[in-house]
Amino acid sequence: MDVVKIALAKGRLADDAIVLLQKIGINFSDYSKKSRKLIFIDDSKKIKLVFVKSSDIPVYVEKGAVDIGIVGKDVLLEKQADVYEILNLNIGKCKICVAGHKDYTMNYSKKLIVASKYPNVAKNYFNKKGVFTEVIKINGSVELAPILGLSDVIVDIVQTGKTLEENGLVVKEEIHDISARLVVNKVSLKTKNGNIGRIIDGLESIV
Ligand SMILES: Nc1ncnc2c1ncn2[C@@H]1O[C@H](COP(=O)(O)OP(=O)(O)OP(=O)(O)O)[C@@H](O)[C@H]1O
Ligand SMILES: O=P(O)(O)OC[C@H]1O[C@H](OP(=O)(O)OP(=O)(O)O)[C@H](O)[C@@H]1O
Repeated sequence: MDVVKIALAKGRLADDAIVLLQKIGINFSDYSKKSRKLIFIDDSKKIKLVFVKSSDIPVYVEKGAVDIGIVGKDVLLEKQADVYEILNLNIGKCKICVAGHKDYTMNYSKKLIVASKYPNVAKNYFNKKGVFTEVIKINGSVELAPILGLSDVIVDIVQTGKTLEENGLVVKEEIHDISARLVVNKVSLKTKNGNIGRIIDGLESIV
């Protein structure tokens, strides 16, 4: 039988995703967080776990380099890949929000400068509202942008709200609820249906 390849990112979702896979009998005994290895095979030798940068997962799945991806909805909204989004795994829950300095009042009557790791999400959101924006792509520590005057607001992930609070920012608008999704390559779903179907059914029964 063909080996099924699952892409996952090292980082926040990894531990919870591995626990979900364990719950449906897929165990990676040789996996260790400290390892620099990028591919692990499960104990039954039928499934490979491939560690990919989170923002690269949609393209790996779309192109069929892996069959399945476990990835945040934020990444899917940003990348718009041609994949099947099959399941909400209900892990990695957070929100993607517009945030700004607590004293800043949203002003749609002039150009809004937005900094974000999610430029497409930001553009789509403000375009739909008919707001004229300039979006600046930032790769991390996004909260700094309004503090240092790089932007009026940010579009970023908020979970506990601690990062915003400790930096004097507040949520101005909520854009989308986020959680991890199971995505599947369109061809793989047909050609490896038995194996992939079992993984989907198993996960569906526990999430
Ligand atoms: N603070 C958070 N709390 C909960 N979930 C989060 C939080 N930040 C991000 N996430 C979710 O977890 C996913 C993985 O986040 P993680 O921080 O591990 O990776 P990343 O920031 O996308 O990757 P990288 O560190 O390589 O840029 C995100 O895509 C999002 O769906
Ligand atoms: O609401 P909170 O629970 O405080 O979580 C939100 C923070 O988590 C994420 O950052 P991350 O830790 O991934 O850092 P980076 O984006 O700066 O790399 C996100 O970009 C926020 O900064």
